[in-house]
Amino acid sequence: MGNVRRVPTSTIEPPADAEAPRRHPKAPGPGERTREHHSQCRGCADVPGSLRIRSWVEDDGVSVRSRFDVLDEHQGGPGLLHGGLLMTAFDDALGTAHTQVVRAAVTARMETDFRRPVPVGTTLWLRSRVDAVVGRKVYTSGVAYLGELDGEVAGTARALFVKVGAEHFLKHSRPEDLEALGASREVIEAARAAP
Ligand SMILES: CCCCCCCCCCCCCC(=O)SCCNC(=O)CCNC(=O)[C@H](O)C(C)(C)COP(=O)(O)OP(=O)(O)OC[C@H]1O[C@@H](n2cnc3c(N)ncnc32)[C@H](O)[C@@H]1OP(=O)(O)O
Repeated sequence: MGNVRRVPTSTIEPPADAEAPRRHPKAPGPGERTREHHSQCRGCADVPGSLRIRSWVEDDGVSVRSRFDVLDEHQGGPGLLHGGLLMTAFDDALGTAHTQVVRAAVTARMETDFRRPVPVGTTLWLRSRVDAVVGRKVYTSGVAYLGELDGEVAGTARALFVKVGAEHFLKHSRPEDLEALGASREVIEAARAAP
């Protein structure tokens, strides 16, 4: 692999002295269903090709529990959940937990441990939380359980999200998708012209 450039990676361990996260005042409260990331999100929106993950806020107002029904279309090995789709489920669930605390952030790094195979027909339950917020960095972690909350552990994950503003999407999303969200062409062009 002589000509493959190694990209350095850094830790996603939250600092020990970081403050406990607090619920964003506009986030849903305990027991409420969380909002989808976006109407076309392949994790949580009700659209073809989505995992249709549904999440609810826990009593602490910060953590979430999520449900993912594993179907035929989610197979990797015969009759078993594809590993990349378990990562997608974690990305969505951890990305929902972060919206309880900050407005918008994107996944910068994620680590997943695959502990047990997940048969098609299983309901996976995930618990996800924000462990710490330090500046723009949002440290999250989660556990996926087979069949019931706190049952047998199928996998665990940790992810670092980095807070972004609207300009992240104004610069990088397709203009037609931004216009569908109500952004004018002038606003999109101004964001793209900015350094
Ligand atoms: C119009 C509005 C629409 C709104 C729609 C809302 C929808 C919401 C959608 C939700 C979707 C759900 C989820 C999805 O699907 S998100 C989709 C998948 N994720 C992405 O596409 C993100 C792509 N990456 C980026 O855009 C940039 O790299 C980001 C923004 C992440 C950082 O680039 P930026 O130039 O901004 O910042 P920075 O480089 O100064 O880094 C800042 C700090 O972070 C640290 N760091 C960075 N990377 C890593 C790493 N890999 N490991 C460890 N640490 C890392 C870095 O060292 C630094 O720390 P420090 O040195 O300060 O201590």
